[in-house]
Order: sequence, then C-alpha cells, then structure tokens
Amino acid sequence: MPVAFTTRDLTKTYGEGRSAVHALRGVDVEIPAGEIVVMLGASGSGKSTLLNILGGLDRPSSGTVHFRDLCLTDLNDARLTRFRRQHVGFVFQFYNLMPSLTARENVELVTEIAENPMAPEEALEVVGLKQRVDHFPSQLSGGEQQRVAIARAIAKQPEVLFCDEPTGALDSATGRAVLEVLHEVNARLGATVLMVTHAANIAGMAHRVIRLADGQIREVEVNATRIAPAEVVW
Ligand SMILES: Nc1ncnc2c1ncn2[C@@H]1O[C@H](COP(=O)(O)OP(=O)(O)OP(=O)(O)O)[C@@H](O)[C@H]1O
Repeated sequence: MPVAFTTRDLTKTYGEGRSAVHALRGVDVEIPAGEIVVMLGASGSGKSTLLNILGGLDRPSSGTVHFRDLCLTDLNDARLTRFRRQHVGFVFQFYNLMPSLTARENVELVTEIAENPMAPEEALEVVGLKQRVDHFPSQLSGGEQQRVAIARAIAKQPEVLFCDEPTGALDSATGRAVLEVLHEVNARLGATVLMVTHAANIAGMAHRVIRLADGQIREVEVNATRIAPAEVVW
C-alpha cells in the first residue's frame, strides 16, 4: 500500500517559557494512501494539531512531514499553499459556507481556482444534493450544509480529505448520512480520508485507528472488519 503521509519525530510547541504547551511530542506515523483513518484521543491530546500540520495549515516546531516524496517541512509558504490547493480538502465541524451563496456557488468558489475540478453539480450529486443546488445554506438542514461543505472539499478532486469533527454538530441520523458520504468519497473516488473525532464508535468504519495521548501516538490499530456507516451508533 503506498504511503500518503510520513512524519518523523514531529513536535509542536505553542508559546514559550513557563506558558509553553507541548501539543505534539515526537510523533512518528504513516498514513497509507486510500484508507479511512480515524484519529481518537482525549481533548487536548493533539489531534487537531497533527491534522493541521499534515494538511499544511500549520507548521511543526521540529521534525519532518512528507506527502509521498514531497517534504512539506521544506516548502516555503507559497509552495505549501500550492500543496493545499492541489492535493487536499478540508471539512470542519462548522461548515463555513457563505450564507449569501447557493450550494452550487459555494462549491464554485473552490472549482474556480482548482486545477482539475469536477463540475460543481457533479460534486453535489456525489453527496446526494443534486436536487438542492440552487438552495441557500439557510434553506438546508445541518447535515445538508455539511454535505455541501464536503462537496466543496471533494470538487477539486483531492487525494486526501481532512475532516475535523465532521459530525460534531449533528444528531446521530444526520451524522450517519454524512459518514455515508465520507465512506463513498473513499470507496468511489479513492480519496484518503483522515478524520479526527471524539466519537469512538466512528472508529469502526475506519481501516485504521490512531490513538493519541499527551501529544504522542499511543496505539495504531488496523480493523480486521469494518462496520458500515449505517451501523455507527452514538
Ligand atoms: N493556537 C494555539 N495556541 C496555544 N495553544 C494551543 C493552540 N492550539 C492548540 N493549543 C493547545 O495544544 C494542545 C493540543 O490541542 P489540539 O487542539 O491539537 O487537541 P485536540 O486533541 O484536537 O483537542 P480537542 O479534542 O479538544 O479538539 C492543547 O493543550 C491546546 O490547548
């Protein structure tokens, strides 16, 4: 299995002196391409910090990150931005949609600057919103808005989709619908999906589960069998 990301002795410290917070303390991890990987850990264990560094939104204090054979830690800001634009998509807990734009227009914001985008309608079809392309966010439910955010993230055909608590603001039925979409994006489009969550039950649908504690990898587990998104309970 080809590797999407490799980190070596990654550290991240926020602040300095007595107020320094050691968010990551020597992380060595490999994320295989084409998998759904779930990162679990207590609040403050460093999950979001690691996700943001892998996605090129933030930089480590020390250590290296490779995306395939591209060393992200060597890139200047302009090249790191290009890496993000070409290779990765992000989905956050709060959907960050533009309220004055329709679903289609929200997706177009990304497809207009992407190199090899899908048509916005196609991305909205993948997430099951073909009939809602001309609706504004206020006319959509929370789960539907999150699906627009996923459509926006996948429309540029990223190799990796980073999701930080993508179901955190959703009830269980709506959350399952969103997980179904993430499962589809992995199975149908072949994107690596890297998801941070507090909901341990979501780990059952992953190929691989990474547990963090105190800024370090505590355990990496490969699921012998996976459950379907519809079976996830929380
Ligand atoms: N910008 C920042 N400035 C200072 N400290 C920060 C910053 N971002 C994160 N931290 C600290 O780094 C540690 C790790 O934070 P991180 O958000 O990565 O944890 P997490 O596991 O994602 O937590 P949660 O599940 O609560 O989102 C925490 O102690 C947090 O307070």
